[in-house]
Amino acid sequence: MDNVQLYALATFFLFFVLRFAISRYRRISISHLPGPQPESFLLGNLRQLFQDDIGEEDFKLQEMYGETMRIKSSFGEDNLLLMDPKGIQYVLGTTKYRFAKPHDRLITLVLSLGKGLVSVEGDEHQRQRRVLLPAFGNREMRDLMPMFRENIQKLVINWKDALIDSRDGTIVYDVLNEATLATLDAVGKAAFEYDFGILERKGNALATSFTNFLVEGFGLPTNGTLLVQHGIMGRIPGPLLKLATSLPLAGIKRFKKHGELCDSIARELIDAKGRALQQGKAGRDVLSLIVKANLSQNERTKLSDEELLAEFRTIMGAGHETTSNTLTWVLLELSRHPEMQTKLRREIQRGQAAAYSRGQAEMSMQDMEALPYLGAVIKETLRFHAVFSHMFRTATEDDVIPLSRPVTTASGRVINEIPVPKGMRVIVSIAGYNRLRELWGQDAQLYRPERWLDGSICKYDGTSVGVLENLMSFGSGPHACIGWHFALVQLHTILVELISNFEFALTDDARRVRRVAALFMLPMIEGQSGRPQLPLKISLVE
Ligand code: HEM
Repeated sequence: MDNVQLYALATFFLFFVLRFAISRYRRISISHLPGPQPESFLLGNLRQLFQDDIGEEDFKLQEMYGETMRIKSSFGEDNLLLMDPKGIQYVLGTTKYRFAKPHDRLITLVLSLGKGLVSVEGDEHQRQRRVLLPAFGNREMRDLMPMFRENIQKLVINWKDALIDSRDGTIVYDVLNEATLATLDAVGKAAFEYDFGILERKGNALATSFTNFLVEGFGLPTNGTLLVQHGIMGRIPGPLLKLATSLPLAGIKRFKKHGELCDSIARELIDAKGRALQQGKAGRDVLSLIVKANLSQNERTKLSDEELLAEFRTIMGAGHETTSNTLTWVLLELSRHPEMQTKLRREIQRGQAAAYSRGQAEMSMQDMEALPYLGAVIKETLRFHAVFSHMFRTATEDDVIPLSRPVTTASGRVINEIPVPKGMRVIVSIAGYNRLRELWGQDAQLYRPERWLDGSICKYDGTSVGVLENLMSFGSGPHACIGWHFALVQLHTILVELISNFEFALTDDARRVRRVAALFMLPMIEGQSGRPQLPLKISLVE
């Protein structure tokens, strides 16, 4: 390289550095907001937020700074941390796609799940959602209940067999693993009429590929992954980052191999559904409904073949580990609180006895929904252990976020709304919101299902977020969980079968469980590296 080229390159570089510095200097700042001191320049407050027991830092910060604050991410960058109901409603709901998922997250989602519903924004997202939504209605999901029951009864038989063979009438099982296999089987059958055969202990390549998919693909939050995922990737322009997804890295290879396997199975299933529809034999599973809905769309609004394939990966991915994790946290809390477990079991047994006396062989979905304590346990677990602890959005233009509760700035000014610049990252803390005292009661930091029955949940300022009773656990706005009815029907059905048949108790390992973030929250045993797990002691109900 001669001197002229060197000068040209240096000038070019200087121009970009200057342009970056000027835009930073000119842009709206949130540095006047209250917030914690960063731990380091490289990782800011990221380590405390995402590496320690997930949610714990948010609860501490809430006590110190309220519901809206500035935190530092890597390289001294300010991010807005939001737990305020009106602020969350505005960012996730009112403004639709104005606060979009960050481009680096979208690229990672496309890589791992394809260009399906979770990985797209704006008109593309609206079009996909319009086709998928009818398949996820409350009625459609309730129709799936017998399938869920049949599925979980297989797990019950497996556990009973293992208990008969056990020496002392107890077994210790990793309930996270068991729940993940059961929900994978259930989502496969209910959503796609695809039989993984996991509960019959048949080997299945796709089931193996889904095992530890999150941890192997996204990694646990070490300093390195935090820096890459929160600091570096967001700074790489989209086209360059897309190019980087061709690098031969282990995580990327894992995603691609998984994608190819999913696509080959999805292609066969979609063809089979299409043929069945032509013969007037439409199934009731989610994919049949989607393929049918897609046929009735015009060319401009229907899903492409690539999108249909991506929806398979998306629904399988988004649908099984979320529910299995929630189920795992329910079982942990019921083991920590045996009196709650007994109370729930008695309620279920009364419900079953009433159903038998009406001549029913089993409780119907309606019967299960009429069990108040069961509903309270499920909602309290969704509140207390929201599997998505945080959601990330970027302002696509300068904006002003309204707040439920005012904030006092460094200069002592009290403000009711926060101007944010284009490009600002907003971290919505679901963990923090779900523990607001003003909403959930003074004892919001306690796991107490009774709060759903004794009127201790308040209205705050009347702002309504989320799809289920003001809970943020299923998200909010255009990207809110499409499968929340599916999840609730499944959770009711599984819990009725498990709690009426088995007693759950803590093991020494389960007493040391931590909540770890790997895309979403997973249980890990303190002092043990490796895979997430929750070993519980299981025995038969007397
Ligand atoms: C307890 C179980 C579940 C929880 C806690 C949960 C939570 C969530 C949350 C918080 C979001 C929003 C993510 C965001 O805005 O970035 C979401 C989206 C989504 N969920 Fe769920 N989910 C659960 C079960 C399910 C099930 C069973 C399915 C499907 C069978 C499903 C499918 C989806 C899909 C496809 C999206 C993307 C929606 C969109 O972007 O329009 N989820 N879920």
